[in-house]
Amino acid sequence: MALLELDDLSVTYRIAAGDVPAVRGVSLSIEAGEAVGLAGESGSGKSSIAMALLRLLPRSARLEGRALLNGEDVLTMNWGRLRAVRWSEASIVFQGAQHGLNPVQRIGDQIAEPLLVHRLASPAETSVRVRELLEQVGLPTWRARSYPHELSGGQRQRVMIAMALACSPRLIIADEPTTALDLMVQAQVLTLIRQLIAENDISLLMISHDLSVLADVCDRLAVMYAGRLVEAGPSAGDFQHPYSKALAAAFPTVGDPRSRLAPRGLAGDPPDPQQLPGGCSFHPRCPVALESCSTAAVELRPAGQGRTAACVLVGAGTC
Ligand SMILES: Nc1ncnc2c1ncn2[C@@H]1O[C@H](COP(=O)(O)OP(=O)(O)OP(=O)(O)O)[C@@H](O)[C@H]1O
Repeated sequence: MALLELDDLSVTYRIAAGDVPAVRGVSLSIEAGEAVGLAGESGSGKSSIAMALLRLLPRSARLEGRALLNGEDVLTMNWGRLRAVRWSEASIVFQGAQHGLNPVQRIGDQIAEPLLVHRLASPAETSVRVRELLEQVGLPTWRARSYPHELSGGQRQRVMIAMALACSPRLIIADEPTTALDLMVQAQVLTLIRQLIAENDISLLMISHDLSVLADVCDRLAVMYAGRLVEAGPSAGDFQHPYSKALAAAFPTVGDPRSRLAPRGLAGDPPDPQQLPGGCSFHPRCPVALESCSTAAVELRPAGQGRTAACVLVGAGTC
């Protein structure tokens, strides 16, 4: 049994202007100890999936499908069980740690909070665990007495990671964990995440618009477009869907000579979820679209080397 199994998950926001179908029938699984990356442009529905997994979405969001964590459906479990699952079975690291930390509470107290709330340690044991966690994320233990404003952005993100690790969860969801950081610090934080999930046998769902960042950390990658999964497969190997290829070209790997030949960026904008084009949602921007793509969308289909892609051209040798 997979540690996490999304089965036909949909998220629809109800707003005054009507329904916003943010996530449309996504199925994806993560095995124990596996790191999976979820990529896609802004607005493709990545964060809605992350938030749905811990039921952190606003009341305007309607959830459909199943999100099985260790066989239990997070979407239907009662609030008592959900509170127990948050932090201790699955925890989340958000982008921009300055917003996730309380500015008037010392770092040590913030890391201690989930341990105390979940009654996982006595106050004495908690302070030992806080020091241990600070060391694990590469911060000196005296930082426990610091306030968030006394830390750099990278150090604050390390604190968020320490909090996520505190209750020894089996799954960490990291939503754009390095986006707000400069390149040097980003590389350090990515190295830390890689090392911590390997050492602690934690599964990871990492979300980013940058495929090269995800490929650096994850075993498998999934690509979203307009709320749908358009491709999934091993990090190693070549993408098959025209959207994944364009997204990969938009974020070239440093030092890869092929990246100089690739077109930079994607033409056009992602569609408004309330006005999705007919057929394949990507067809208006697709450089290889056929006439039929504007009327018929295809489901994910085998694309070789353990990957699946939702494109009519996959397997036809022209994609
Ligand atoms: N609370 C909300 N109410 C209405 N629509 C929302 C709400 N939250 C998100 N959306 C819409 O749902 C769609 C998906 O948003 P989501 O934030 O999940 O995408 P994303 O891929 O994570 O984007 P980003 O990388 O910019 O965070 C977008 O069209 C967004 O405008």
